[in-house]
Amino acid sequence: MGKLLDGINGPQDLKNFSMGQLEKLAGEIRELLIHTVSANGGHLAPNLGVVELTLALHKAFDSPKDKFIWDVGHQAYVHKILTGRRETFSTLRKTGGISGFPKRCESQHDAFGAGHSSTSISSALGIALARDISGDKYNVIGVIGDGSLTGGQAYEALNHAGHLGINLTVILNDNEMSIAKNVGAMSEYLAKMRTAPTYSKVKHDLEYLLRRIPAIGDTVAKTAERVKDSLKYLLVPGMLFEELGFTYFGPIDGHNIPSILDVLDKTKSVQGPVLIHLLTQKGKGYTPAECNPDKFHGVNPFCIETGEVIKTEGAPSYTQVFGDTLVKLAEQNPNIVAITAAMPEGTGLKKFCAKYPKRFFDVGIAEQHAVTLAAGMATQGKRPVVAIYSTFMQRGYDQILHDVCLQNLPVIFMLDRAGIVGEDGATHHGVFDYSFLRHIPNMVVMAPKDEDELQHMLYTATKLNEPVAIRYPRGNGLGVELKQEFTRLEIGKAEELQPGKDVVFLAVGTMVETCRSAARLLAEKGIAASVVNARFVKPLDGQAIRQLARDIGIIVTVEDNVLAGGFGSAVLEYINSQNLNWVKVLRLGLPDKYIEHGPRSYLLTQYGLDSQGITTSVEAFVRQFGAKK
Ligand SMILES: Cc1ncc(C[n+]2csc(CCOP(=O)(O)OP(=O)(O)O)c2C)c(N)n1
Ligand SMILES: CC(=O)[C@@H](O)[C@H](O)COP(=O)(O)O
Ligand SMILES: [Mg+2]
Repeated sequence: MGKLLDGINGPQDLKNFSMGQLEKLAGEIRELLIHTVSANGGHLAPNLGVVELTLALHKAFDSPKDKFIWDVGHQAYVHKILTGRRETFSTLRKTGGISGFPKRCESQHDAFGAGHSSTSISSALGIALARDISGDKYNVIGVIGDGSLTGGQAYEALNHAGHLGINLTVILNDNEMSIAKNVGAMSEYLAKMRTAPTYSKVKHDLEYLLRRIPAIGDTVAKTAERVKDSLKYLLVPGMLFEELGFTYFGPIDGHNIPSILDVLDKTKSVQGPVLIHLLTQKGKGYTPAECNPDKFHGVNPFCIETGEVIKTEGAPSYTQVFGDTLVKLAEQNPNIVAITAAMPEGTGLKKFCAKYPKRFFDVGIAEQHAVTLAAGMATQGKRPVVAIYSTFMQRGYDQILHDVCLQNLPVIFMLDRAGIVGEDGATHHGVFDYSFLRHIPNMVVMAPKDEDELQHMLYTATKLNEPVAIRYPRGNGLGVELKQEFTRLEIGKAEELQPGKDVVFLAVGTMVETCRSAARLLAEKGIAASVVNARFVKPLDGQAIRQLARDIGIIVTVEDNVLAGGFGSAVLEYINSQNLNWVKVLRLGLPDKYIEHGPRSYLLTQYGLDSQGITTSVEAFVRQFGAKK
């Protein structure tokens, strides 16, 4: 018998499906998800958890007229499969293939793009307001996970929507997980609601009981409407969402299609904002993912039978080296505390958490709070180490500027996943951090050339009495020896790695090693390139730059950051400030555009940041401008 899924080319194709057919389709979708993600990598567990929900949404509503907004967007694979992307689903996260996140340019069914969390209620509200201003008629449905509900922006939006009383549906997909186990008081509140009787049942039982009181029962029942508000607070823990102006439905089994369809149908006639609380299981339907939802949240290619991730041999990752170094430093310094915004594993803090649980804080998906929390701790003599991916640190920009740097507080920012991250794509590349950090007064900005230097940078940071940011890439280090003794680096001092008279590479971070390879290729072409590891984007090594300007006169800056406002710009500013106007500067880095998804090495090549690309650019530059002055 053919698969039902083969006939699904758009949401209209499932409209007449019976419940039995929808359930069969759910099974087929799960197979496709597991098969594709096992080959391409991706966010498996979140998608396995929303199969029934997505089917119900597409059955009950009419996309693209009705708008679905997926928070983070990592759980939108099923939506993609049902909205004309079934056949291209095998290209998920591949170069030129479909994105792992909703993208407006990819499909008219992707009402709003995402990748960062907690934006769905705001964007859904914006769409709903625009609809009402235009006098249009359609439904707007935001789907937010319990993890994403720990982010402050979600509350800003709930606050606004509840106040407006606008027609808007928020579906809370509660699986008790962020990437790791969800944290926080809201998460505890949701847990209480999970075990509480539903509000409507409480109301019904209450009225039934009151009517049974002889003589006065009927009268009291009439007043039940009036007193229900106070009683429901007594009987149902919380009802926070109702207090905020939402009509609450739930909790409902998020894997039961008839129940979801039933509640979606009920909410259609409700005036004002609605919140539907669904209970789902992350990883549902694939035992390895059900047992390890965190491992299968975002997973590399794996073997379907065993659930084992296909390992690529390699040096320890920068993340691991950071985590190990922090544990060692924390042994010597009891003031060191570590903070993560819902990513203890991804940022390498699991060991620290296990060893120093009282000095470890997972604040939820709350980067802004994480930064200001650290600032507060730093005022009291603690040495907070805030480990956040570069892309998510964008959320904490003002907190870094206003709460940390303005008060010159010694907070250490560890920016993992800096530069090109690969398959997650435009929403996740950490290519703006030099630009958004280096202009902030008091800030020291470093990037290690390898994993060993990362240790010494972190050690150095703990010795300073000012804010420091250290940024490093996703993935394995170079496999260099990790020195047992930490070295305190001189602040703002670059490191000359090799001499050369024709041109100098002034490179930073992972680009240093690439420049060493490029220098070898240039040598074959008769060009002698010096390689300098800048180490610091701020403060720059002015003395070294002046010297290089005098001795060589052609400087090539290389960075895996956008050129706009980045490291090369800093060097140019310095050269200009010193009137070194004879120096020829070539800046290599990323262009003024959002970089697509694809393998990291492929993208670096695409943008001329592999050794061959750098060699080609530099050879042409040197041939054009010749030797010094
Ligand atoms: C601003 C921001 N910080 C961190 C992340 C990393 N991140 C992606 S998904 C996720 C957990 C989301 O949990 P939840 O919303 O409950 O969705 P689930 O995966 O459980 O379905 C995190 C922390 C992010 N995408 N955006
Ligand atoms: C959706 C999201 O933001 C995270 O799951 C992210 O994809 C994790 O990236 P890493 O795989 O680099 O930890
Ligand atoms: Mg969750």
